[in-house]
Amino acid sequence: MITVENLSKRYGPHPAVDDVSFTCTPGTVTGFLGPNGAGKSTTMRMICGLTPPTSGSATVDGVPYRRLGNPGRRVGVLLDASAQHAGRTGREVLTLAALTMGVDTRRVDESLERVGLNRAAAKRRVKAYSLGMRQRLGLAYALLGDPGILILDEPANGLDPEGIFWMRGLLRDFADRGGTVLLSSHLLREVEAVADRLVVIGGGRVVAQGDKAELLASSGTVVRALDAGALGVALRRAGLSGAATTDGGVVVQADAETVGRAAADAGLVLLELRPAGSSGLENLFLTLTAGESAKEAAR
Ligand SMILES: Nc1ncnc2c1ncn2[C@@H]1O[C@H](COP(=O)(O)OP(=O)(O)OP(=O)(O)O)[C@@H](O)[C@H]1O
Repeated sequence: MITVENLSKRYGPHPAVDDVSFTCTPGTVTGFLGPNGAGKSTTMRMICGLTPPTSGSATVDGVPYRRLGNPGRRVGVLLDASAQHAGRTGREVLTLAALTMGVDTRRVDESLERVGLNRAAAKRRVKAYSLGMRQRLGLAYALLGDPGILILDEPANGLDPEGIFWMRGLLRDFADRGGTVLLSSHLLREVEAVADRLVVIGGGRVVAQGDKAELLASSGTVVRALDAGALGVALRRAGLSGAATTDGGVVVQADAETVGRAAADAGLVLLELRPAGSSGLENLFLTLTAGESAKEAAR
């Protein structure tokens, strides 16, 4: 169980994380979503005791991370795939970690195999690893102590589509066996396939969170009319706000009946009227976080 309560972090006048609260429960994968600079890494670093919060608190199984005895046996952490000593081989990295954690070194080969790093790869120095191989090694490191909780920052970076598919399976299996997973990404599609819950962050604040299925169900209606301009006028007249989709439709934050009535009152011919589903969630994500990436780039 991970509990984050009113966590904030300021760097000078700038809030990097602003009053963030959420929980991650056993048996679930929580997708932590947001554009670049949204505050995902800072939040995860605070959970892992690497960055002191300005205010608020975070606990892992009810205890602040820094007070966990032998934390690697409780929480597997992958925050930076390039953090491993570049001059050591993959096997050396894991063997040292096993000795530090008091884990049987026979688990090293098991962990390497579990993340798909073969014998030849295990003998190579980390500096010769691709980003995808570093992510796999980082995951092996995180899993080595057989923890019940995984905290992973953008673990899919550098993995090819087959690698991403493999990792989803591993995380799903971990959670299905009762584990707790917190997984960050700036790509909705990447976590949508594996997450049970979503926490969406923009500009340091949580802008949406909840059960993935509920967020999907409540993410509006797609409507498309023969006369798109007249539809826009009809929606505005009915007090409904919409966001254009890439294929000429509009996602409206209202149910199908409300949207259909607004169109019927204006005598419009509709070509499409359906629950927005994941395209609605994508629109919600884009709308809620709009401008944050641009602001970050301008900083
Ligand atoms: N040590 C620091 N000093 C000053 N500002 C920082 C520091 N660390 C992070 N920030 C700022 O805090 C904000 C949140 O950054 P953070 O790295 O947590 O975002 P993120 O969502 O993980 O983004 P990314 O996907 O780009 O890593 C950004 O504006 C960033 O510039």
